[in-house]
Order: sequence, then structure tokens, then C-alpha cells
Amino acid sequence: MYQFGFIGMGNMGSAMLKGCLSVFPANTLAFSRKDAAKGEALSLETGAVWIDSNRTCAEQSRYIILAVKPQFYDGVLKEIQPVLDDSRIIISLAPSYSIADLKQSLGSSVRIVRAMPNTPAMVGEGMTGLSWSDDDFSESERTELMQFFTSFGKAETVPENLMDAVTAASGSSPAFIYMMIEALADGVVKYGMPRDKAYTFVSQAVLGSAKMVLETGEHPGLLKDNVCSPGGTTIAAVAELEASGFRSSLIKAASAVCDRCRNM
Ligand SMILES: NC(=O)C1=CN([C@@H]2O[C@H](COP(=O)(O)OP(=O)(O)OC[C@H]3O[C@@H](n4cnc5c(N)ncnc54)[C@H](OP(=O)(O)O)[C@@H]3O)[C@@H](O)[C@H]2O)C=CC1
Ligand SMILES: O=C(O)[C@@H]1CCC=N1
Repeated sequence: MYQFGFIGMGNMGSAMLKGCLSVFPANTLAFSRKDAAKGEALSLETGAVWIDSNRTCAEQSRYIILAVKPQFYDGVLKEIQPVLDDSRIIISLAPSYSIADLKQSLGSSVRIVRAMPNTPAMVGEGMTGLSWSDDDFSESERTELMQFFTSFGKAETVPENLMDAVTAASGSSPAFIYMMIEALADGVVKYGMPRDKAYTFVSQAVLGSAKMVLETGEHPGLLKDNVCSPGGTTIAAVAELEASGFRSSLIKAASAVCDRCRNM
């Protein structure tokens, strides 16, 4: 019996798998995916076991992670439903499937953890929001699952009605941050900085700024003020960002994520 069985092993599944290998031995991890060549290659690379069938992967795993795109959910749920019993726990990553939707497909007694991770899990800096289906998880199951989710970053339980907001805050937001890193790098390449150096300088500034918010507990506005010298360089750029609608673009981006979660 495997401890964790991933059904689907694309961007998100492989980020979680690679992240959790720091804590869980590879031979306790299994996965199924469509592409056999990629399955065998990842198995060779990581030591995790590739299984040529979703149903067998579910049957042989205690915790079953649904890591396929939402459009493939219905097919996968039908495949694995017959092998689910009370000892299994489903971990679902799709933004658009509620715990109630999953129970309707899989049976009301199936225990479900709805999770919204993000791809920085691959480097151990993920952020996962979690909602649990019932109060009927044992203490050891909760501990083991938190051990899993914290093996690739931070994890916090949230009420399920906040899952759309979690999707915007940390599930989708890495894409926006990468866009910002790329654009800012373009801006300094324009002034002669080599591309690779530009990514290092900008990315380290993003990492350090995030760490300042997390570790000092200061309001982000105060941290921003501390960078802006009166009449200086930063405030000149802040004024440009405000004029271009920087903040309102990000607020609109978060709203777009939440709207899409509700209308997929
Ligand atoms: N990407 C992200 O940043 C995040 C994604 N998520 C959620 O995670 C889930 C997976 O997304 P993501 O990893 O990005 O998607 P990908 O498209 O990168 O990967 C999907 C995986 O599903 C596999 N697959 C497709 N159909 C089947 C099937 N019938 N049976 C078994 N495996 C199948 C594919 O196999 P193969 O490659 O072999 O063809 C692939 O490995 C989604 O629900 C998404 O919303 C949540 C948070 C963040
Ligand atoms: O774009 C998506 O639908 C998924 C969910 C969060 C990140 N990627």
C-alpha cells in the first residue's frame, strides 16, 4: 500500500511530488498519468512508482491526490469510485469542485480534503489552503496530512467558502509575480543589465520583500514608505505605477480568478 497516490502528474502534481520527497521516501509515493514514457522517466528520476492505471493507483494508495485538470475530473472520478472505501482519503486540487460536488460523485461517506497548493511547492516554498470534509478525520490522519502539505511549504486550514480567495491569493498569483519579474527585468535590460543578472536581482528583491512582510509583521504600506526617499527615485516610479493602475489591476486580477472559480 502506498501512502500517497497522485492521479495526474503535470505541473502541480510533479511540484508536490518533488517537494514532498524531502520528507517522504520515494517508495511510499505512487502516481498514474496518461503518458507512459513520461511516467517511466519521472519514476526513474524520482524513485516514485508509476502505475499504468488510475484505478489501481487509487486502490493501492491510502491518500489519493486528484491532480488532473477539472475537465478530466468526471472520467477519473468514475474510474476510481468503485475502489474507494472508508480507509481512503481523497485530496482534490481543482478550483471548481466543491466538497459537496465530490461527495455527490463519490458517495457521501468518502472523506475529502480540498486543497489549493501552488507550484513553488517544487522548491519547498509552496502555500496551500485546505478545507476538510467532515470532523471524522483521526488525529493521526490530520497530523500525517499536515506533514505532507508542509513538506513542500506552508499550509493552513481555511473555511471552504474562502477557497476561491485562496486560489487568487496563492494558487494563481505565482503567474502574476512571474509576469512582474519578467517585465521589470525587461525594464533594466533596456538600461544595459544582462538578462540573467536582471532575473537574479529582481527575483532576489521579490523574495526579500516577501520575507520582510512575513518576518517583520509590518504593514506592507509602511515597508513601501521606508523605500521611498522624499524626492527620490522610488517615489517617482510609485507615482507612475499608480497612474498606470498597478494596484487596481491586481485587485481586478484577484476578482477575475474568483469569478472564474465560480463559472468554470
Ligand atoms: N498548475 C498550477 O499552478 C496549479 C494547479 N492546480 C490544480 O491542479 C490540477 C492539475 O493541474 P496541472 O498540474 O496544472 O495540470 P497539467 O495539465 O500540468 O497536468 C495534468 C496531468 O493530468 C494527467 N491526465 C490527464 N488526463 C488524465 C487521465 N484521464 N488519467 C490520468 N491522468 C490524466 C496528465 O497526464 P500526461 O501528462 O501524462 O498526459 C498530466 O500529468 C488542476 O485541477 C489544477 O486546477 C491547483 C493549484 C495550482
Ligand atoms: O489556472 C488554474 O485554473 C489553476 C488553479 C490555480 C492555478 N492554476
